[in-house]
Amino acid sequence: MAERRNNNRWNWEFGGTRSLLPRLWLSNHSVTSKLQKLKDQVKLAREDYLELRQEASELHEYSNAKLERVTRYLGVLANKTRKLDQFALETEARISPLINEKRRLFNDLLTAKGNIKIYCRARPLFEDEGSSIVEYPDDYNIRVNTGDDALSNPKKDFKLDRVYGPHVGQAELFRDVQPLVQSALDGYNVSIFAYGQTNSGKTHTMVALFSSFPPFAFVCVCLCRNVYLMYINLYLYADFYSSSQFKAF
Ligand SMILES: Nc1ncnc2c1ncn2[C@@H]1O[C@H](COP(=O)(O)OP(=O)(O)OP(=O)(O)O)[C@@H](O)[C@H]1O
Repeated sequence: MAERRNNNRWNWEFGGTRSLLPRLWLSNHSVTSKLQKLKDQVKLAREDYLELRQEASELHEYSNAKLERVTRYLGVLANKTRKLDQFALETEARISPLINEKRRLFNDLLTAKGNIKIYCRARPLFEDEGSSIVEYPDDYNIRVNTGDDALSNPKKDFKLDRVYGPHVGQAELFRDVQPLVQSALDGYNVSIFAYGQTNSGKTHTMVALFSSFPPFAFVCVCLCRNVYLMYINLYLYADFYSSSQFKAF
């Protein structure tokens, strides 16, 4: 019995060892292969790292070289800019008297063309104003029908520096005023004022003239003292005298 028991025990141990060995061998094998894989990966990572380090060092060298070139180039540019600034200053000093002379001549030209210019503008009639008694034979004459049948020719012609009919817009009007604006910007005194019966379009012409041209809006600022002072003066004057003036017309 005792021998059988021993045999059983041995068998049991032997059986256990027999099943354990392959398992150990298998796990040992998989650990070895995993280790090998890890070693391969580490090797690859190390190669990548070395490659990247090489690239980084090359990039560093490249960027340093570029930076050096750019710095040198900036130095050259700064030098050129200094020279150009100097040249611009010298040129300005040379042409400044010429510009002043040109301004003076331009102003003289305007003065020679006529120191005082009278432009006439007629606005379109409103519906309740009936038919027009005014005709526009050309750009310089306005013909008014006086309605006086006692006269052999009841139509009277008035010659002005320029006549703008109701069809003429702000842009065309401004084109003619522009040289005066230029002269004002050149530093010469210019006055523009509107005169006419109430509701005849003075504000429309004077205010919209400048405000409807954004590039020239600043002109309004330059001229506003002259324009508005004269405008206000004349506005009062026109209101006061409008009836007698229009009778004379
Ligand atoms: N060229 C024009 N084209 C179209 N509408 C115009 C023109 N001129 C004036 N008007 C119109 O006629 C009306 C009267 O114009 P505005 O107010 O400029 O007259 P005014 O002479 O300044 O009048 P007041 O002396 O009473 O101030 C406004 O409604 C304006 O929009």
